Amino acid sequence: KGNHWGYGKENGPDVWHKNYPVALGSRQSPIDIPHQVSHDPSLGPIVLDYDHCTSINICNNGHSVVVNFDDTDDRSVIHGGPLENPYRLSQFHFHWGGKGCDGSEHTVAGNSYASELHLVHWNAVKYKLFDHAAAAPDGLAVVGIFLETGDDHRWLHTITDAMYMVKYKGSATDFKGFNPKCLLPSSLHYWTYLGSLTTPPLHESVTWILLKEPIAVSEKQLGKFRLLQFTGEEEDQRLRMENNFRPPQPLKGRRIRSSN
Ligand SMILES: COc1ccc(C[C@@]2(O)NC(=S)NC2=O)c(OC)c1
Ligand SMILES: [Zn+2]
Repeated sequence: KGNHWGYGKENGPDVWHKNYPVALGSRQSPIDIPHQVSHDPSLGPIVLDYDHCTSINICNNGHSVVVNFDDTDDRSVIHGGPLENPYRLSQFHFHWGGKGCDGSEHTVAGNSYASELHLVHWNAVKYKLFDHAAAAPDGLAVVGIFLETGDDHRWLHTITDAMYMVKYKGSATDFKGFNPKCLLPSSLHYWTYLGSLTTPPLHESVTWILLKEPIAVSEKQLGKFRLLQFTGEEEDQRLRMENNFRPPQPLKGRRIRSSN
């Protein structure tokens, strides 16, 4: 159907503004995190209560690989830090580059990482449905975790091993019993700022919480992400899923705060 948005030359981030004018808005994501960020002593620690989280499935939505969670109650939430309410874990997904190329969305002092994990949470205290929250200025809280290449990640293989089951757009498979706590770095020190979704509809609804410490994953594990395809099984075009990241957007005067 028509020129659906993507990451190609014709439908990529540079032209998203044509169908989604908010792409040129005042609180777009991702951004570059500069060297000097103001430290805010009033910022408390971020707390991730995932002990009773319930993963449901892993799917290929044609833009990324997504693990979905049961978010019908407050069994897995984040709270604290800059957040005034608990936010429910809904899904997590990744952004990555091509072979030997970086693919994070946020950059730190101009430097990219190999990949970026987004843990997506929504404000179910104020909003009845995820889609309502996704369009509200205080509706979402996304924890961003940088992935850098190094040793094998001990737990990431459970995700990369499932990828052959969701190679094509529109495919999904059961993925139960996965707790994303195993993907966290040792330090929860973070940067926080107000931003947006990083794909269309680009709603300016995200309180970003970016962890400063990256996690290490191996080139081999990252290579398995690139076995995924943007395209469906029935499509004759076989487009490898890679470089599914939006580049940094103008800060437009926003304040970025740093936890301790
Ligand atoms: C309608 O609600 C949406 C739509 C897309 C995404 C995914 C994404 O655009 N947002 C981030 S963050 N990374 C992405 O790729 C979303 O996630 C919060 C919520
Ligand atoms: Zn994302």
